[in-house]
Amino acid sequence: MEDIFEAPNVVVVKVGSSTLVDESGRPDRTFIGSLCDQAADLQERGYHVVIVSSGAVAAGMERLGLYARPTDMPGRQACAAAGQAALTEVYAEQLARRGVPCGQVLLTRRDLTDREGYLNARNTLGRMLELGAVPVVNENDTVSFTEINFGDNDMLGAIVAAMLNADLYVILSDIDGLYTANPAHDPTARLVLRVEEVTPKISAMAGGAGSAVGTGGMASKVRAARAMIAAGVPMVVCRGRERDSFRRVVEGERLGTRFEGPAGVQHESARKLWIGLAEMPRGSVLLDAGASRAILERGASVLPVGVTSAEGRFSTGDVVNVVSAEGALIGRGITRYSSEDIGRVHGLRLDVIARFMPEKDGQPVIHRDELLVF
Ligand SMILES: Nc1ncnc2c1ncn2[C@@H]1O[C@H](COP(=O)(O)OP(=O)(O)O)[C@@H](O)[C@H]1O
Ligand SMILES: N[C@@H](CCC(=O)OP(=O)(O)O)C(=O)O
Repeated sequence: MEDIFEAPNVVVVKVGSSTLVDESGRPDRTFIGSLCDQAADLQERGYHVVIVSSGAVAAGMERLGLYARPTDMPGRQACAAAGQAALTEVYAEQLARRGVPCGQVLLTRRDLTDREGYLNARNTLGRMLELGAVPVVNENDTVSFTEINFGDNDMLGAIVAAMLNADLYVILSDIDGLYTANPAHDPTARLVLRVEEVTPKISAMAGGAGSAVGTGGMASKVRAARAMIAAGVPMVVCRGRERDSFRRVVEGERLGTRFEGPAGVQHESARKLWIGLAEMPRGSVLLDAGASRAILERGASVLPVGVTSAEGRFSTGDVVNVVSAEGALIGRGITRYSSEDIGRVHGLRLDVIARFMPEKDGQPVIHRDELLVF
């Protein structure tokens, strides 16, 4: 059997709620049918396709006769349960039309936080692809809650793409791609064709969701793009309802916005990506301006001297967020100091710390080999 992790042509496609449901809120059979046809066509051409599908909550609202998205967690989870069943029926039926088996994969961040769980999910997805099935992935919303969720499916898709070492990650949205500003508010906004680096200027262009059912907006797609550039997986955001857009992008047509780092740049190791993307942060370390620059510009380790404080309670070895002086999340890594330790050492040089904590002699807060910078 082919080794999927060595195989070229693994593509992950993520579809947003606003594209998946029709005006009445039902899973849109015609659109899902077309997506499944594109996946089957690509499979015939030697590609392996993973679909990351949102839409469970939106479809569940229709099934349960609700007119507005519930604001409480059990309400949303009940919708997700009903809607996920409705969605899977449609995917299974539409893929079966083309003789392609489909498999439902529901994940929470918790499933991927321990290395074993992560590798297990990776092996299962890999085996499904080797067996010719199309995994249809969503967050397991019925058991997921704020503290452990992926935030949105744009990031879940990025984690799956990094995990499978995919060749391309395509996000099908209700818009053509990233514009210089949200076109809903700024009629002069222009489509950005290519992004090599997610700079603060690029992040500032992207705003929140534009529809009642979408959640992350362009901002979450840009965050996912940052992770994909680190992983070395090219990512394209384009309009899902443009005819055969998924297949056309995979086959090399220039649609939407392509996020891809410059050629020849070294990519992050699989371990760093796992730390940064899958692991659940237990808290945050906040940096001063000099440390933020050193990390963003030179890929430096986080030293106690550049840390201003800690947020949350964490122990040595936990994954923590790294927050810049401006309050932006700039990375995630494994801390060698507990939150309590940080209270004692922040702002101090290593030689000073060694005098009263000899066991920390020479230890950065986060070593650069254990830090994923977004
Ligand atoms: N700079 C921008 N470029 C494009 N879209 C933007 C931008 N800023 C905000 N948006 C909004 O993001 C929306 C797409 O995200 P979202 O509503 O979450 O849809 P999806 O269901 O595809 O994830 C667009 O319809 C648009 O209203
Ligand atoms: N897991 C949720 C979707 C979350 C999400 O990211 O939605 P979207 O912004 O429409 O891609 C669901 O299936 O309803």
